[in-house]
Amino acid sequence: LNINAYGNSYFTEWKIEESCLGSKNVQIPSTMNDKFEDLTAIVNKKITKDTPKNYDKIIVEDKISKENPTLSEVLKVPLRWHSTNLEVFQYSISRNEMYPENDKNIELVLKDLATLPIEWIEQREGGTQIKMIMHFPREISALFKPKRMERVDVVHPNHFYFDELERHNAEIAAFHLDKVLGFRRAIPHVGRVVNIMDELYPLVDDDMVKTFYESPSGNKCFHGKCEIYCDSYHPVCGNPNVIEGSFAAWLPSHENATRDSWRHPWRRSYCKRRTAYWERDSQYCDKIRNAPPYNSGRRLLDLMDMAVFDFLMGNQDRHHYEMFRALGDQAFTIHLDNGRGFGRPYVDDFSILTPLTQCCLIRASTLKTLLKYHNGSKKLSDALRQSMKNDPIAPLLAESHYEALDRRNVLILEAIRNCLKNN
Ligand SMILES: Nc1ncnc2c1ncn2[C@@H]1O[C@H](COP(=O)(O)OP(=O)(O)OP(=O)(O)O)[C@@H](O)[C@H]1O
Ligand SMILES: [Mn+2]
Repeated sequence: LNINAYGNSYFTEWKIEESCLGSKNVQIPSTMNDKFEDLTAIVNKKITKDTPKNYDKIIVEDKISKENPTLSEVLKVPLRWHSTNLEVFQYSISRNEMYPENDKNIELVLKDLATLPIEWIEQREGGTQIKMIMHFPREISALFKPKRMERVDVVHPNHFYFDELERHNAEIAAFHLDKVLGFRRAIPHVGRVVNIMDELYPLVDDDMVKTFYESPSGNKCFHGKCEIYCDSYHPVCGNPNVIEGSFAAWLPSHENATRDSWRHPWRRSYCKRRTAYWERDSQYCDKIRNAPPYNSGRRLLDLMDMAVFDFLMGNQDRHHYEMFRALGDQAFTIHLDNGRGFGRPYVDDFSILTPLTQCCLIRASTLKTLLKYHNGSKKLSDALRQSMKNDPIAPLLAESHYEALDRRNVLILEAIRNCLKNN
Protein backbone atom coordinates (compact mmCIF):
# COMPACT_ATOMS: atom_id res chain seq x y z
CA LEU A 1 0.00 0.00 0.00
CA ASN A 2 1.34 3.37 -0.97
CA ILE A 3 -0.61 5.86 1.08
CA ASN A 4 1.94 8.62 1.38
CA ALA A 5 2.85 8.84 -2.25
CA TYR A 6 -0.59 9.52 -3.63
CA GLY A 7 -2.78 10.42 -0.68
CA ASN A 8 -5.87 9.16 -2.49
CA SER A 9 -7.35 7.38 0.49
CA TYR A 10 -10.53 6.34 -1.28
CA PHE A 11 -8.65 4.12 -3.67
CA THR A 12 -5.82 3.05 -1.47
CA GLU A 13 -7.41 -0.26 -0.64
CA TRP A 14 -7.26 -1.17 -4.33
CA LYS A 15 -3.60 -0.43 -4.80
CA ILE A 16 -2.78 -4.07 -4.46
CA GLU A 17 -0.09 -5.93 -6.36
CA GLU A 18 -1.48 -6.94 -9.69
CA SER A 19 -0.53 -10.55 -9.24
CA CYS A 20 -3.13 -10.85 -6.48
CA LEU A 21 -6.00 -9.65 -8.57
CA GLY A 22 -8.12 -12.26 -10.23
CA SER A 23 -5.59 -13.28 -12.83
CA LYS A 24 -6.37 -16.92 -12.07
CA ASN A 25 -9.95 -16.47 -13.19
CA VAL A 26 -9.09 -15.52 -16.75
CA GLN A 27 -10.33 -17.99 -19.34
CA ILE A 28 -7.81 -18.45 -22.13
CA PRO A 29 -9.84 -19.12 -25.30
CA SER A 30 -9.37 -22.62 -26.71
CA THR A 31 -8.83 -21.01 -30.12
CA MET A 32 -5.83 -18.97 -28.98
CA ASN A 33 -3.64 -20.87 -31.46
CA ASP A 34 -6.25 -21.31 -34.16
CA LYS A 35 -5.24 -19.58 -37.41
CA PHE A 36 -8.84 -18.72 -38.30
CA GLU A 37 -8.22 -19.82 -41.88
CA ASP A 38 -11.96 -19.72 -42.58
CA LEU A 39 -12.06 -15.98 -41.84
CA THR A 40 -8.76 -15.33 -43.58
CA ALA A 41 -10.10 -16.95 -46.76
CA ILE A 42 -13.10 -14.63 -46.74
CA VAL A 43 -11.15 -11.40 -46.23
CA ASN A 44 -8.79 -12.53 -49.01
CA LYS A 45 -11.83 -13.15 -51.23
CA LYS A 46 -11.10 -16.87 -51.59
CA ILE A 47 -14.72 -17.99 -51.74
CA THR A 48 -15.45 -21.70 -52.14
CA LYS A 49 -18.53 -23.87 -51.90
CA ASP A 50 -17.78 -24.33 -48.20
CA THR A 51 -17.93 -20.61 -47.47
CA PRO A 52 -21.03 -19.87 -45.39
CA LYS A 53 -23.81 -18.43 -47.56
CA ASN A 54 -24.40 -15.01 -46.10
CA TYR A 55 -20.73 -14.26 -45.51
CA ASP A 56 -20.94 -10.97 -47.42
CA LYS A 57 -23.76 -9.71 -45.21
CA ILE A 58 -21.57 -10.31 -42.16
CA ILE A 59 -18.11 -9.36 -43.38
CA VAL A 60 -18.72 -6.34 -45.55
CA GLU A 61 -16.52 -4.24 -47.77
CA ASP A 62 -15.82 -0.68 -46.75
CA LYS A 63 -18.39 1.99 -47.33
CA ILE A 64 -16.00 4.88 -46.99
CA SER A 65 -16.49 8.00 -49.05
CA LYS A 66 -14.02 8.29 -51.94
CA GLU A 67 -14.15 12.04 -51.65
CA ASN A 68 -12.24 13.01 -48.57
CA PRO A 69 -12.38 16.78 -48.04
CA THR A 70 -10.53 18.28 -45.09
CA LEU A 71 -11.88 20.88 -42.70
CA SER A 72 -9.49 23.34 -44.32
CA GLU A 73 -11.23 22.78 -47.65
CA VAL A 74 -14.78 22.67 -46.32
CA LEU A 75 -14.41 25.70 -44.05
CA LYS A 76 -12.13 27.53 -46.47
CA VAL A 77 -9.48 28.07 -43.83
CA PRO A 78 -6.19 27.91 -45.70
CA LEU A 79 -3.13 26.54 -43.97
CA ARG A 80 -0.27 29.00 -44.08
CA TRP A 81 3.47 28.87 -43.64
CA HIS A 82 3.07 30.23 -40.11
CA SER A 83 0.26 27.86 -39.05
CA THR A 84 1.08 26.02 -35.85
CA ASN A 85 1.41 22.25 -35.87
CA LEU A 86 -1.87 22.12 -33.95
CA GLU A 87 -3.66 24.17 -36.63
CA VAL A 88 -2.26 21.94 -39.33
CA PHE A 89 -3.71 18.96 -37.43
CA GLN A 90 -7.06 20.67 -36.83
CA TYR A 91 -7.72 21.73 -40.39
CA SER A 92 -6.37 18.51 -41.90
CA ILE A 93 -9.09 16.51 -40.16
CA SER A 94 -11.01 15.00 -43.04
CA ARG A 95 -14.27 13.23 -43.71
CA ASN A 96 -12.63 9.81 -43.37
CA GLU A 97 -10.15 10.27 -40.57
CA MET A 98 -8.79 12.40 -37.76
CA TYR A 99 -5.30 12.40 -39.30
CA PRO A 100 -3.68 10.70 -42.28
CA GLU A 101 -1.82 7.41 -42.09
CA ASN A 102 1.89 7.84 -41.26
CA ASP A 103 1.28 11.52 -40.51
CA LYS A 104 4.48 13.16 -39.29
CA ASN A 105 2.66 16.26 -38.07
CA ILE A 106 0.92 14.41 -35.22
CA GLU A 107 4.29 13.71 -33.65
CA LEU A 108 5.11 17.42 -33.82
CA VAL A 109 1.75 18.32 -32.25
CA LEU A 110 2.31 15.88 -29.41
CA LYS A 111 5.82 17.18 -28.88
CA ASP A 112 4.41 20.71 -28.61
CA LEU A 113 1.81 19.63 -26.05
CA ALA A 114 4.42 17.75 -24.05
CA THR A 115 7.00 20.55 -23.95
CA LEU A 116 5.61 24.04 -24.56
CA PRO A 117 5.33 26.28 -21.51
CA ILE A 118 1.81 26.47 -20.08
CA GLU A 119 0.61 30.08 -20.20
CA TRP A 120 -2.82 29.98 -18.66
CA ILE A 121 -5.36 27.44 -17.52
CA GLU A 122 -9.13 27.31 -17.68
CA GLN A 123 -11.25 24.84 -15.89
CA ARG A 124 -13.53 23.05 -18.33
CA GLU A 125 -17.04 23.39 -16.96
CA GLY A 126 -19.52 20.56 -17.20
CA GLY A 127 -18.87 16.86 -17.05
CA THR A 128 -18.53 14.80 -13.95
CA GLN A 129 -14.79 14.95 -13.51
CA ILE A 130 -12.13 17.57 -13.37
CA LYS A 131 -10.52 18.61 -16.61
CA MET A 132 -8.65 21.72 -17.58
CA ILE A 133 -7.86 23.52 -20.78
CA MET A 134 -4.16 24.18 -20.97
CA HIS A 135 -3.17 27.17 -23.08
CA PHE A 136 0.28 27.44 -24.63
CA PRO A 137 1.80 30.23 -26.75
CA ARG A 138 0.30 30.97 -30.20
CA GLU A 139 -3.19 29.80 -29.25
CA ILE A 140 -2.13 26.20 -28.95
CA SER A 141 -4.23 24.36 -26.39
CA ALA A 142 -4.94 20.96 -24.94
CA LEU A 143 -7.50 19.23 -22.74
CA PHE A 144 -5.75 18.06 -19.58
CA LYS A 145 -6.99 15.21 -17.41
CA PRO A 146 -4.84 14.63 -14.33
CA LYS A 147 -3.85 11.25 -13.00
CA ARG A 148 -6.40 9.77 -10.60
CA MET A 149 -5.48 6.11 -10.69
CA GLU A 150 -2.40 3.93 -10.71
CA ARG A 151 -1.66 1.73 -13.72
CA VAL A 152 -2.32 -1.37 -11.65
CA ASP A 153 -5.59 -0.20 -10.11
CA VAL A 154 -8.45 -2.31 -11.33
CA VAL A 155 -12.09 -1.27 -11.30
CA HIS A 156 -13.53 -1.52 -7.81
CA PRO A 157 -15.71 -4.66 -7.75
CA ASN A 158 -18.65 -2.72 -6.35
CA HIS A 159 -18.45 0.17 -8.76
CA PHE A 160 -20.55 0.63 -11.87
CA TYR A 161 -19.01 1.87 -15.10
CA PHE A 162 -20.39 5.32 -14.31
CA ASP A 163 -18.92 5.40 -10.82
CA GLU A 164 -15.29 5.04 -11.71
CA LEU A 165 -12.80 7.83 -11.95
CA GLU A 166 -11.33 8.14 -15.41
CA ARG A 167 -7.80 7.12 -16.24
CA HIS A 168 -5.46 9.56 -17.92
CA ASN A 169 -3.30 6.70 -19.18
CA ALA A 170 -6.35 5.05 -20.76
CA GLU A 171 -6.96 8.16 -22.87
CA ILE A 172 -3.40 8.03 -24.16
CA ALA A 173 -3.35 4.27 -24.66
CA ALA A 174 -6.71 4.44 -26.46
CA PHE A 175 -5.31 6.96 -28.93
CA HIS A 176 -2.47 4.53 -29.73
CA LEU A 177 -4.79 1.51 -29.86
CA ASP A 178 -7.10 3.31 -32.30
CA LYS A 179 -4.08 4.16 -34.42
CA VAL A 180 -2.54 0.68 -34.57
CA LEU A 181 -5.96 -0.71 -35.46
CA GLY A 182 -5.89 1.63 -38.46
CA PHE A 183 -9.03 3.53 -37.47
CA ARG A 184 -7.44 6.95 -36.86
CA ARG A 185 -10.61 8.29 -35.26
CA ALA A 186 -9.29 9.15 -31.79
CA ILE A 187 -7.93 12.49 -30.62
CA PRO A 188 -4.12 12.54 -30.34
CA HIS A 189 -3.06 12.36 -26.69
CA VAL A 190 0.29 12.56 -24.94
CA GLY A 191 1.40 12.22 -21.35
CA ARG A 192 3.17 14.96 -19.43
CA VAL A 193 4.38 15.50 -15.90
CA VAL A 194 3.47 18.89 -14.47
CA ASN A 195 4.55 20.63 -11.31
CA ILE A 196 1.46 21.54 -9.31
CA MET A 197 2.94 24.61 -7.60
CA ASP A 198 5.05 25.94 -10.51
CA GLU A 199 2.88 25.14 -13.51
CA LEU A 200 -0.71 24.93 -12.27
CA TYR A 201 -1.22 27.00 -9.14
CA PRO A 202 -0.02 30.36 -10.55
CA LEU A 203 -2.08 29.96 -13.73
CA VAL A 204 -5.55 28.92 -12.61
CA ASP A 205 -8.41 31.36 -11.94
CA ASP A 206 -9.43 32.61 -8.50
CA ASP A 207 -12.17 30.03 -8.02
CA MET A 208 -9.85 27.19 -8.78
CA VAL A 209 -6.98 28.54 -6.66
CA LYS A 210 -9.13 28.05 -3.57
CA THR A 211 -9.20 24.31 -4.17
CA PHE A 212 -5.41 23.91 -3.87
CA TYR A 213 -3.95 22.72 -0.58
CA GLU A 214 -1.32 20.54 1.05
CA SER A 215 -2.49 17.14 2.21
CA PRO A 216 -1.67 15.78 5.69
CA SER A 217 1.22 13.82 4.24
CA GLY A 218 2.73 16.87 2.55
CA ASN A 219 1.58 16.27 -1.02
CA LYS A 220 0.32 19.21 -3.05
CA CYS A 221 -3.31 18.63 -4.01
CA PHE A 222 -6.32 20.27 -5.65
CA HIS A 223 -9.82 19.15 -6.48
CA GLY A 224 -11.27 21.84 -8.73
CA LYS A 225 -14.97 22.30 -9.33
CA CYS A 226 -17.22 19.92 -11.17
CA GLU A 227 -20.51 18.09 -10.82
CA ILE A 228 -19.55 15.03 -8.83
CA TYR A 229 -15.97 14.13 -8.09
CA CYS A 230 -14.53 17.50 -7.09
CA ASP A 231 -14.00 17.50 -3.32
CA SER A 232 -11.27 16.62 -0.87
CA TYR A 233 -12.56 13.06 -0.80
CA HIS A 234 -11.50 12.82 -4.46
CA PRO A 235 -8.33 14.89 -4.49
CA VAL A 236 -5.83 15.16 -7.30
CA CYS A 237 -2.50 14.91 -5.50
CA GLY A 238 1.13 15.23 -6.51
CA ASN A 239 4.02 13.12 -5.35
CA PRO A 240 4.74 15.40 -3.59
CA ASN A 241 4.71 18.27 -6.11
CA VAL A 242 4.45 16.69 -9.52
CA ILE A 243 1.60 14.88 -11.21
CA GLU A 244 1.08 13.18 -14.55
CA GLY A 245 -1.77 13.88 -16.87
CA SER A 246 -3.05 13.30 -20.36
CA PHE A 247 -2.91 16.15 -22.86
CA ALA A 248 -5.35 15.92 -25.75
CA ALA A 249 -4.83 17.98 -28.88
CA TRP A 250 -7.51 20.65 -28.87
CA LEU A 251 -10.11 20.17 -31.61
CA PRO A 252 -10.82 23.11 -33.94
CA SER A 253 -12.76 25.92 -32.25
CA HIS A 254 -13.75 27.51 -35.57
CA GLU A 255 -17.42 28.46 -35.33
CA ASN A 256 -18.28 26.15 -38.22
CA ALA A 257 -16.27 23.21 -36.93
CA THR A 258 -18.96 22.21 -34.45
CA ARG A 259 -19.47 18.61 -33.53
CA ASP A 260 -22.84 16.95 -33.17
CA SER A 261 -23.30 14.56 -30.30
CA TRP A 262 -25.25 11.37 -31.07
CA ARG A 263 -26.74 9.03 -28.54
CA HIS A 264 -25.15 5.63 -28.88
CA PRO A 265 -27.87 3.07 -29.70
CA TRP A 266 -26.19 0.47 -27.46
CA ARG A 267 -25.75 2.93 -24.63
CA ARG A 268 -26.03 1.44 -21.13
CA SER A 269 -28.82 2.56 -18.82
CA TYR A 270 -26.58 4.59 -16.50
CA CYS A 271 -28.82 3.48 -13.70
CA LYS A 272 -28.00 0.78 -11.21
CA ARG A 273 -31.50 -0.72 -11.17
CA ARG A 274 -32.46 -0.68 -14.82
CA THR A 275 -31.34 -2.46 -17.96
CA ALA A 276 -31.14 -0.86 -21.40
CA TYR A 277 -33.35 -1.75 -24.40
CA TRP A 278 -30.67 -3.72 -26.14
CA GLU A 279 -30.27 -5.93 -23.07
CA ARG A 280 -33.93 -6.96 -23.23
CA ASP A 281 -34.37 -7.38 -26.97
CA SER A 282 -32.15 -9.76 -28.91
CA GLN A 283 -33.61 -8.39 -32.18
CA TYR A 284 -32.61 -4.85 -31.22
CA CYS A 285 -30.15 -4.53 -34.11
CA ASP A 286 -32.91 -5.00 -36.68
CA LYS A 287 -34.59 -1.90 -35.36
CA ILE A 288 -31.39 0.09 -35.52
CA ARG A 289 -30.07 -1.11 -38.87
CA ASN A 290 -33.32 -0.39 -40.71
CA ALA A 291 -33.69 3.22 -39.66
CA PRO A 292 -31.69 6.36 -40.43
CA PRO A 293 -28.89 7.20 -39.92
CA TYR A 294 -27.84 3.57 -39.66
CA ASN A 295 -29.56 2.16 -42.75
CA SER A 296 -27.06 3.59 -45.21
CA GLY A 297 -23.43 4.54 -45.51
CA ARG A 298 -20.71 3.85 -43.01
CA ARG A 299 -22.36 4.75 -39.71
CA LEU A 300 -23.39 1.30 -38.51
CA LEU A 301 -20.02 -0.12 -39.55
CA ASP A 302 -18.35 2.61 -37.52
CA LEU A 303 -20.33 1.51 -34.46
CA MET A 304 -19.09 -2.04 -35.04
CA ASP A 305 -15.52 -0.74 -35.10
CA MET A 306 -16.24 1.20 -31.94
CA ALA A 307 -17.48 -1.99 -30.28
CA VAL A 308 -14.25 -3.75 -31.28
CA PHE A 309 -12.22 -0.83 -29.95
CA ASP A 310 -14.15 -0.72 -26.68
CA PHE A 311 -14.18 -4.48 -26.15
CA LEU A 312 -10.41 -4.62 -26.60
CA MET A 313 -9.83 -2.03 -23.89
CA GLY A 314 -12.82 -2.99 -21.73
CA ASN A 315 -14.59 0.37 -21.99
CA GLN A 316 -18.25 0.16 -20.97
CA ASP A 317 -18.79 3.91 -20.97
CA ARG A 318 -19.86 4.69 -24.53
CA HIS A 319 -22.96 6.81 -24.07
CA HIS A 320 -22.57 9.26 -26.96
CA TYR A 321 -20.34 9.72 -29.92
CA GLU A 322 -19.50 12.90 -31.79
CA MET A 323 -19.05 13.83 -35.45
CA PHE A 324 -17.94 16.97 -37.27
CA ARG A 325 -21.07 18.47 -38.79
CA ALA A 326 -19.22 20.26 -41.58
CA LEU A 327 -17.85 16.95 -42.88
CA GLY A 328 -21.34 15.63 -43.55
CA ASP A 329 -23.32 12.60 -42.49
CA GLN A 330 -20.76 10.28 -44.06
CA ALA A 331 -17.99 11.58 -41.81
CA PHE A 332 -16.17 9.28 -39.40
CA THR A 333 -17.40 8.90 -35.84
CA ILE A 334 -14.91 10.30 -33.34
CA HIS A 335 -13.50 7.87 -30.77
CA LEU A 336 -13.73 10.45 -27.99
CA ASP A 337 -13.75 10.01 -24.21
CA ASN A 338 -11.90 6.76 -23.56
CA GLY A 339 -10.88 7.35 -19.97
CA ARG A 340 -12.84 4.39 -18.65
CA GLY A 341 -10.95 1.83 -20.70
CA PHE A 342 -8.12 -0.36 -19.43
CA GLY A 343 -9.65 -0.91 -16.02
CA ARG A 344 -10.41 -4.64 -15.91
CA PRO A 345 -7.64 -6.72 -17.48
CA TYR A 346 -8.99 -9.98 -16.06
CA VAL A 347 -12.60 -9.61 -17.17
CA ASP A 348 -13.56 -9.93 -20.82
CA ASP A 349 -16.91 -8.21 -20.92
CA PHE A 350 -18.87 -9.58 -23.88
CA SER A 351 -21.67 -7.12 -23.34
CA ILE A 352 -19.36 -4.46 -24.82
CA LEU A 353 -19.32 -6.49 -28.02
CA THR A 354 -23.13 -6.60 -28.20
CA PRO A 355 -23.48 -4.29 -31.24
CA LEU A 356 -21.32 -6.71 -33.18
CA THR A 357 -22.89 -9.91 -31.88
CA GLN A 358 -26.46 -8.65 -32.31
CA CYS A 359 -25.89 -7.27 -35.80
CA CYS A 360 -23.39 -9.93 -36.88
CA LEU A 361 -21.54 -7.32 -38.84
CA ILE A 362 -17.95 -6.18 -39.25
CA ARG A 363 -15.91 -4.27 -41.81
CA ALA A 364 -13.71 -6.55 -43.88
CA SER A 365 -10.79 -4.18 -43.33
CA THR A 366 -11.20 -4.33 -39.54
CA LEU A 367 -11.37 -8.11 -39.59
CA LYS A 368 -8.29 -8.18 -41.79
CA THR A 369 -6.40 -6.07 -39.26
CA LEU A 370 -7.46 -8.29 -36.36
CA LEU A 371 -6.37 -11.39 -38.30
CA LYS A 372 -3.08 -9.76 -39.23
CA TYR A 373 -2.26 -9.17 -35.57
CA HIS A 374 -3.53 -12.55 -34.47
CA ASN A 375 -1.58 -14.57 -37.05
CA GLY A 376 1.46 -12.37 -37.52
CA SER A 377 4.65 -12.16 -35.53
CA LYS A 378 3.72 -8.68 -34.31
CA LYS A 379 0.73 -9.15 -32.02
CA LEU A 380 -1.70 -6.36 -31.28
CA SER A 381 -0.02 -6.00 -27.89
CA ASP A 382 3.40 -5.66 -29.56
CA ALA A 383 2.12 -3.00 -31.93
CA LEU A 384 0.56 -1.04 -29.09
CA ARG A 385 3.64 -1.36 -26.91
CA GLN A 386 5.84 -0.14 -29.73
CA SER A 387 3.55 2.75 -30.56
CA MET A 388 3.49 3.97 -26.95
CA LYS A 389 7.07 3.38 -25.95
CA ASN A 390 8.22 6.97 -26.50
CA ASP A 391 5.43 8.64 -24.59
CA PRO A 392 6.90 10.84 -21.83
CA ILE A 393 5.04 8.88 -19.15
CA ALA A 394 5.64 5.40 -20.56
CA PRO A 395 5.06 2.64 -19.65
CA LEU A 396 1.39 3.50 -19.98
CA LEU A 397 -0.21 0.16 -19.14
CA ALA A 398 0.30 -2.65 -16.67
CA GLU A 399 1.36 -5.92 -18.32
CA SER A 400 -1.97 -7.63 -17.77
CA HIS A 401 -3.64 -5.28 -20.26
CA TYR A 402 -1.36 -6.39 -23.07
CA GLU A 403 -2.29 -10.01 -22.50
CA ALA A 404 -5.94 -9.01 -22.44
CA LEU A 405 -5.67 -7.36 -25.86
CA ASP A 406 -4.36 -10.46 -27.63
CA ARG A 407 -6.91 -12.63 -25.83
CA ARG A 408 -9.81 -10.34 -26.67
CA ASN A 409 -8.67 -10.18 -30.28
CA VAL A 410 -9.25 -13.95 -30.46
CA LEU A 411 -12.63 -13.59 -28.77
CA ILE A 412 -13.74 -11.15 -31.47
CA LEU A 413 -12.62 -13.57 -34.18
CA GLU A 414 -14.62 -16.30 -32.45
CA ALA A 415 -17.67 -14.06 -32.36
CA ILE A 416 -17.46 -13.48 -36.12
CA ARG A 417 -17.04 -17.18 -36.72
CA ASN A 418 -20.15 -17.84 -34.65
CA CYS A 419 -22.09 -15.36 -36.74
CA LEU A 420 -21.07 -17.20 -39.90
CA LYS A 421 -21.93 -20.54 -38.35
CA ASN A 422 -25.36 -19.44 -37.13
CA ASN A 423 -26.05 -17.52 -40.30
N1 LIG B 1 -9.50 17.54 -27.34
C1 LIG B 1 -10.65 18.20 -27.22
N2 LIG B 1 -10.80 19.41 -27.79
C2 LIG B 1 -11.96 20.10 -27.66
N3 LIG B 1 -13.02 19.65 -26.98
C3 LIG B 1 -12.93 18.44 -26.41
C4 LIG B 1 -11.74 17.65 -26.51
N4 LIG B 1 -11.94 16.50 -25.84
C5 LIG B 1 -13.19 16.56 -25.36
N5 LIG B 1 -13.79 17.71 -25.69
C6 LIG B 1 -15.15 18.11 -25.34
O1 LIG B 1 -15.26 18.19 -23.94
C7 LIG B 1 -16.39 17.46 -23.48
C8 LIG B 1 -15.99 16.54 -22.35
O2 LIG B 1 -15.01 15.63 -22.80
P1 LIG B 1 -14.97 14.13 -22.29
O3 LIG B 1 -16.22 13.46 -22.75
O4 LIG B 1 -13.68 13.55 -22.67
O5 LIG B 1 -14.97 14.37 -20.72
P2 LIG B 1 -15.78 13.61 -19.58
O6 LIG B 1 -15.26 14.10 -18.29
O7 LIG B 1 -15.71 12.16 -19.82
O8 LIG B 1 -17.23 14.15 -19.79
P3 LIG B 1 -18.53 13.44 -19.24
O9 LIG B 1 -18.36 13.31 -17.78
O10 LIG B 1 -19.60 14.38 -19.68
O11 LIG B 1 -18.60 12.11 -19.94
C9 LIG B 1 -16.96 16.69 -24.66
O12 LIG B 1 -18.25 17.11 -24.93
C10 LIG B 1 -16.07 17.04 -25.83
O13 LIG B 1 -16.82 17.49 -26.93
MN1 LIG C 1 -17.04 10.58 -20.04
